[in-house]
Amino acid sequence: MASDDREAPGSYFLSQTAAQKLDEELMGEAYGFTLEQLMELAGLAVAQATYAHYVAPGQNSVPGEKVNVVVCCGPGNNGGDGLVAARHLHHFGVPVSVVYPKPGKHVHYARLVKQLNALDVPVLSKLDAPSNSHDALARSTVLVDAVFGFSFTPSGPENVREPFKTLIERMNDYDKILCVDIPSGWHVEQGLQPGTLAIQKPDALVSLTAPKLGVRNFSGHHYVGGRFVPPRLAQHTGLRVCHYAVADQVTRFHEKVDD
Ligand SMILES: NC(=O)C1=CN([C@@H]2O[C@H](COP(=O)(O)OP(=O)(O)OC[C@H]3O[C@@H](n4cnc5c(N)ncnc54)[C@H](O)[C@@H]3O)[C@@H](O)[C@H]2O)[C@@H](O)CC1
Ligand SMILES: [K+]
Repeated sequence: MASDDREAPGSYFLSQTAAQKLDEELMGEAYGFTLEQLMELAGLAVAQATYAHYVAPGQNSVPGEKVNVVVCCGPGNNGGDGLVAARHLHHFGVPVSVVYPKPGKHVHYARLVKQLNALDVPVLSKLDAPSNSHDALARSTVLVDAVFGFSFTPSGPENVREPFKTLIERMNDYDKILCVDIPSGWHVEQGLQPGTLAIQKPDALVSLTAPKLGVRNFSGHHYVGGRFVPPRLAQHTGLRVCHYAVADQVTRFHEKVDD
C-alpha cells in the first residue's frame, strides 16, 4: 500500500448498496465510463489473476501439469466479467472453455459470446463433474466462478434457482476455484451462511473495485482488480483504494483488517 493511500480515511470494504452506487457514479455524468469498459477491465483483471495464481511458474502451479480453465458464467454482469476473462485467458495461451447455462439478455453478452465463438473457445450449457478424480486432467482443472456477484439475493430456503443450483452443486466437486467479486451464493455483506447452497471452499478471490463486507474474513488467496476508480471518487465515497504496481491490473489484498 502506498503511504498516501494508507493515510486516506475510509473503509476498504463496500456494502451491497455502496458497491451498486459506486458503479452508478462511475457510469454517471461526472465520470463517464460505460458498462462495457468496466466489464472489460474487470474481466482482464480476473484473467491476470487466474494466470498468475494457477498457470505462471510459482507456488500454486505444479511443474509440468497442464491447466485447463473452465469459466462458469451467470446471467448478469458477473457472468459478463467471466466471458471477458475467458477471451483474455485464450489470448494468454491457456486452454479455456465456458459454461453458460442461461445467457443474459443484454446485447453485450451476445457480443462477448460471438467473440469467444470466433476464437473457437467452447461455450457449453452445463458443467460435467470430473468423472475420475485420479485423472491428471481432472486434477488440473481450474474453475472460475462468475455465476453471481454483488446483486445476488437469496430466494428463500432454496437460495439459488435453477439452472444455477445444479451448476453450483457441481462446482463444489472442485477444489481449485477462483471467484469473481464474491463467491457465488454468499451473502454480499454477511458472507457464507450456514446451510445455504454456495461455493463452499473458494481457493482464491478477485474482488472488483474493492472487497465487499461479506469477504471481510476470507482466508484464501485474495486479489483486488478493477483499476478504474478515480481518487476523487474514492475520497468522496470514503473508499480506501488498494495500490497497484505500475502496469498490473490486479494486486494482492492482504491489508490488516482494522477498520
Ligand atoms: N464496478 C464494478 O465493480 C464492476 C462490476 N461488474 C460486475 O457486475 C457484478 C454485478 O452484476 P449484476 O448487477 O448484473 O448482478 P449479478 O451478476 O450479481 O447477478 C444478477 C443476476 O443473478 C440473478 N439472480 C439473483 N439472485 C438469484 C437467485 N437467488 N437464484 C438465481 N438467480 C439469481 C438475477 O436474476 C440476475 O440475472 C459485480 O459483482 C461484478 O462482477 C463489472 O461487470 C463491471 C464493473
Ligand atoms: K462470483
